[in-house]
Amino acid sequence: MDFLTLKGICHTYFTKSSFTTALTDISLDVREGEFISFLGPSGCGKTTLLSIIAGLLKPTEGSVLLENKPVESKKNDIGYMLQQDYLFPWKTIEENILLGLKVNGRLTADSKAKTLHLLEKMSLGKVETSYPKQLSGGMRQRVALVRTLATEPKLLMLDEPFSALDYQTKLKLEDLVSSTLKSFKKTAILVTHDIGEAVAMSDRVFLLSPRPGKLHKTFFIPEEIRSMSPFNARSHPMFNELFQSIWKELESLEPE
Ligand SMILES: Nc1ncnc2c1ncn2[C@@H]1O[C@H](COP(=O)(O)OP(=O)(O)OP(=O)(O)O)[C@@H](O)[C@H]1O
Repeated sequence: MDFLTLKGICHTYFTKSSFTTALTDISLDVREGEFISFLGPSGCGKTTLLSIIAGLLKPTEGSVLLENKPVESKKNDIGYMLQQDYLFPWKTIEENILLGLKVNGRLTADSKAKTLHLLEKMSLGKVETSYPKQLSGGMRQRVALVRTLATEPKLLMLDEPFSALDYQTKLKLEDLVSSTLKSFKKTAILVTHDIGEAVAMSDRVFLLSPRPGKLHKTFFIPEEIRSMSPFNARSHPMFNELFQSIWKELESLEPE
């Protein structure tokens, strides 16, 4: 059984005087535990697609099923890691995470212990009483991931989660996120502009065509790369081959 199924997704935004067709005819299946990425030219509909998959936006046509149920009824099973961490500055790290659980209706007697355990796992063992402004950008993104994982989501949506970070922090965080998601066997969907990030982290990379976005090409990442950490994968010869193929394909999609 497929974990996530997209069937014939089309989406058009209507305004009073005009309309924009953002996506046409997107169908795909995702296995449980799989990590997929969407790459594509700017404006091809990646964010629109992510919102539809998350059940936040109703597509003009088509449907999204998560564990065979309409995704609109499973919104609480979906977690997010975004470019911005959206931590409340007046709350401590621990309070931010517990608030996430409360909003999700998942606050229990052992939430605090679980939160501290997750912070420890993310090498954030000593920051629970700190405030967000006392942390670096990379640490705040790790807190954002803990806040999401604490709600035990079945599906994780990663919308350019590393794009605001410096390069070194980004590479470190890619490794940490990848190993953490593997250890929790989480299914994840990444939207990124970074070809290397998509190849290093994913099982499959979907390339979308320019607007209206449709599936242009799927790249299957070989086991040799998938079994390595994203950082180490970058030095594998197959990584370079894939990077070049995707780059050429993307170039061919861009207008002259
Ligand atoms: N709320 C909206 N109303 C009208 N048009 C919209 C709306 N949101 C997005 N669009 C249009 O739909 C198209 C797809 O937008 P979307 O943000 O999904 O693309 P994207 O691939 O995520 O872009 P980028 O790579 O630049 O982040 C764009 O042409 C955008 O202008």
